[in-house]
Amino acid sequence: MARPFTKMHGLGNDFVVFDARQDALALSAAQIRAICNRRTGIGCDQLFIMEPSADADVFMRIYNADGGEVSACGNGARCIARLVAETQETGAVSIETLAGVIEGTVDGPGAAIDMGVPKLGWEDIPLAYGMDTLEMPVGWEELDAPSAVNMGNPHVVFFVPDVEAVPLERLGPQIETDPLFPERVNVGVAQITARGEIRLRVWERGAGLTQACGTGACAAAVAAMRRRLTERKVTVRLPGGPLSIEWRSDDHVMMTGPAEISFTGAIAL
Ligand SMILES: N[C@H](CCC[C@H](N)C(=O)O)C(=O)O
Repeated sequence: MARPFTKMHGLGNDFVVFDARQDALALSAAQIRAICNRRTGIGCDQLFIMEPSADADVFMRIYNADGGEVSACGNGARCIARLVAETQETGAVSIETLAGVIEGTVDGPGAAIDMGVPKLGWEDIPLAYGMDTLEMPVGWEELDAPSAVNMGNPHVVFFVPDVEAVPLERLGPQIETDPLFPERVNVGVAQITARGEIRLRVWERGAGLTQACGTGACAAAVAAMRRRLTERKVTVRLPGGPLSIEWRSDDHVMMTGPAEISFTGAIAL
């Protein structure tokens, strides 16, 4: 029986979304990998299943293209919020994830999401052993002294003079799977181009190089602000386009950006 889906993206970070709020759907890791495969499947960075929630408008189940279930996806949260807002009067949406409930407001083809409070302790990233997470005493070739931030998922952020000069397709997987990161890690390389602007490229855990990474943009902004490199509100320019990130005085991180519907379809499962 063919199952309907919606293909969506946030700045080119793309998703296949199934709505299981009325009829349950469980997928194996092998099925998820097949659907996400860009040659033999629909093709996407992440796959979401919308499920009922007792504590929010929807439960967002999040899978990376490698089939692994994870707890946060910023660009994806904006897309899920848009789908939920279309089935209700108000633009205010709450989304439950494995990392907790996040809230946002949909405005036309975009959304502003409160991504919550960043976690900065080494145990919260998590790291395999204790160290300062602002300038970590570690390095991989020309990438060294990163910051680590958990935005519901683990990120390590390196500050570099030129993001384009970094061989991220080679160093990304090495760092992603280093034993220092017991849950693996999303790897960002960030370049401060102005007091209010960061250029960012991300090697995503379980997905590889993506056009954009919402939680990665939040992590890079928080790391830059901790280092006093930028203001508390910045534009993060990713290969797929810009996100607006604000680390508010109440410690919550607001992320604002687009949420696009590419097409709908149905797939035999
Ligand atoms: N690869 C990430 C999940 C997706 C994050 C990214 N797509 C975003 O927009 O935040 C992880 O394993 O934590």
